[in-house]
Amino acid sequence: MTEQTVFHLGVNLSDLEGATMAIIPGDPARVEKIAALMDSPKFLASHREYTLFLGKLDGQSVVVCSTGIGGPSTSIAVEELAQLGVRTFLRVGTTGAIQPHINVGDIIVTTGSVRLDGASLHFAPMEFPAVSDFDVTTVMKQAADESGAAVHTGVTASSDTFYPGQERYDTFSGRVRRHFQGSMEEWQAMGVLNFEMESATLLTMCASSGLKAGCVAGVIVNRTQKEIPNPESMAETEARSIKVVVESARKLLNA
Ligand SMILES: O=P(O)(O)O[C@H]1O[C@H](CO)[C@@H](O)[C@H]1O
Ligand SMILES: O=c1cc[nH]c(=O)[nH]1
Repeated sequence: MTEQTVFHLGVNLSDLEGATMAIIPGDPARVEKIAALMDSPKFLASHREYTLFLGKLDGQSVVVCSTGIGGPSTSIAVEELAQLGVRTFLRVGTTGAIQPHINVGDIIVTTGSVRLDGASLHFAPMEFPAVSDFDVTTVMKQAADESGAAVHTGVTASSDTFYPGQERYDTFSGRVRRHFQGSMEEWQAMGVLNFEMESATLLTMCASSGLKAGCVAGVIVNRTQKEIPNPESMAETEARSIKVVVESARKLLNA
């Protein structure tokens, strides 16, 4: 562990006040909203896509740090937080469901991810599973159930790209590589629940490095119905998933 300021996050060991748990949303704007649900929220730093706050839950420090979008920036956040003593990572994100029975506003708890990323290969070969930590997942499921939302647990497809990798044709070119054409239908047939962009890297990196990680996400769009989310329901869903992740952190700290 280092008293030096780490390379990208702009914080050092003392700043984290002994935190061993991090809540990691993709969006920097979500960080303060998460910290606001904790005691004594405190701004730590903001560089590039990384905004950090520290808060207390039942007297214990928890750091909140955005990862930005995608695996490479997520791997940097996780690495540098781990250098500073963090051992448990709770991702909270937004997601697009791909199963028709999943509704906007529902919560998805990822048990494992399809590795449609590149960064996870820098930590473990493709044969290694992008699997969530069992204890973290169990607690996330409990907290999500208690929130009153409809909750789905299962496999997430985690892609480096938002457009071709998630088979979106509503682009300027309308072009999706042959490799990904029909991929959404194939994931659906395999029972995959949703698309997002960080869990493959996060879960592979943590599972192969002695770190614990889990991923909870609020459904902001259902790809079997439409492509663009509604901003109002999106804010509501974000607020719900934030409450679930903070409650998950509290439960894990008190376990
Ligand atoms: O809302 P966040 O946490 O950023 O998560 C999802 O939203 C982004 C894409 O819009 C990707 O980061 C995806 O994983
Ligand atoms: O469809 C979606 C929605 C949010 N995030 C994603 O990566 N995909």
